[in-house]
Amino acid sequence: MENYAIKFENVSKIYKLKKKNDGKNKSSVTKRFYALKDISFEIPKGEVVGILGTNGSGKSTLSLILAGISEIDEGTMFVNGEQSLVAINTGLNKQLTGLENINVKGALLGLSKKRIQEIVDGVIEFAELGDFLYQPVKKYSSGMKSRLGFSISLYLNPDIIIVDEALSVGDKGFAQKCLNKMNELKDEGKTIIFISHSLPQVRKFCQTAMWIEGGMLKEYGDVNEVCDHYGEYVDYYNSLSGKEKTKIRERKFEKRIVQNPQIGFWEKVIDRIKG
Ligand SMILES: Nc1ncnc2c1ncn2[C@@H]1O[C@H](COP(=O)(O)OP(=O)(O)OP(=O)(O)O)[C@@H](O)[C@H]1O
Repeated sequence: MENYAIKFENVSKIYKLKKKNDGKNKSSVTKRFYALKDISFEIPKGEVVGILGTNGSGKSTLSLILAGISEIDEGTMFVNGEQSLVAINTGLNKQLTGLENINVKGALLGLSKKRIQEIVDGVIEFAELGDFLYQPVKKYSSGMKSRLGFSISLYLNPDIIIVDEALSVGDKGFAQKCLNKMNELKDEGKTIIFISHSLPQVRKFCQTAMWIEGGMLKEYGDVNEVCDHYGEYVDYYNSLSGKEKTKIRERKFEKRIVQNPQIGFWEKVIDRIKG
């Protein structure tokens, strides 16, 4: 039996940058850049991994790929188990009510009516949304969306749980309740990928940590070692002037630009029509 939960082999994700359309350009796309570049790692089953990285480094892109929501452009991802994303906004349909969102998600996963009802009961108990469960999600505050998204994902009982900044919104009491629930899942041996800007939370909750910087994997290993190195980098970065920070950001971005991208015929046509 394979012992990994998730394995990446040379995975890259490319985004396009659009240019302002001044009417002269044939294409609306200026550049393609690597949101993630040549990432390889293997997360063992049952490991709790913290994902660290400064703004724009590629953490959310990674979480969307891990959850199967975003596709990769190069390389291969292997997933060993059912994965689910716990995030603030991702995966909720804003036009539908909270209850309808649960039913849709359950139906998409092919769950039985009985199983969906169990999830509804669990979410009602956990999310404490009261009558808001019957209101469209567009009327929710970001904290309420987080409660709903977190509860649905947890009650789906996946093998691999990806928590993307879900604890950063909502009140302290709910964040603590989520942490308690995540600790229970950790004890059950679930694989948890925890994306957070909070070093103390990552140190407390995770066994290992992965540091993504400028779209590349900088370090993956023991949580305290990676947190120490990342903390030192953040302190150094914060000691720089605004000008120096911009220079570093620009240098990092230069390294991410795709050189001579192979653009297909239809892609060019679509760009031209859109442009
Ligand atoms: N849909 C998109 N199209 C084009 N560029 C994108 C898209 N989504 C993200 N990006 C860019 O990809 C890079 C990585 O973004 P990502 O959101 O993954 O970073 P992050 O580490 O989660 O940042 P933060 O800590 O600020 O949330 C950034 O430069 C961002 O501007």
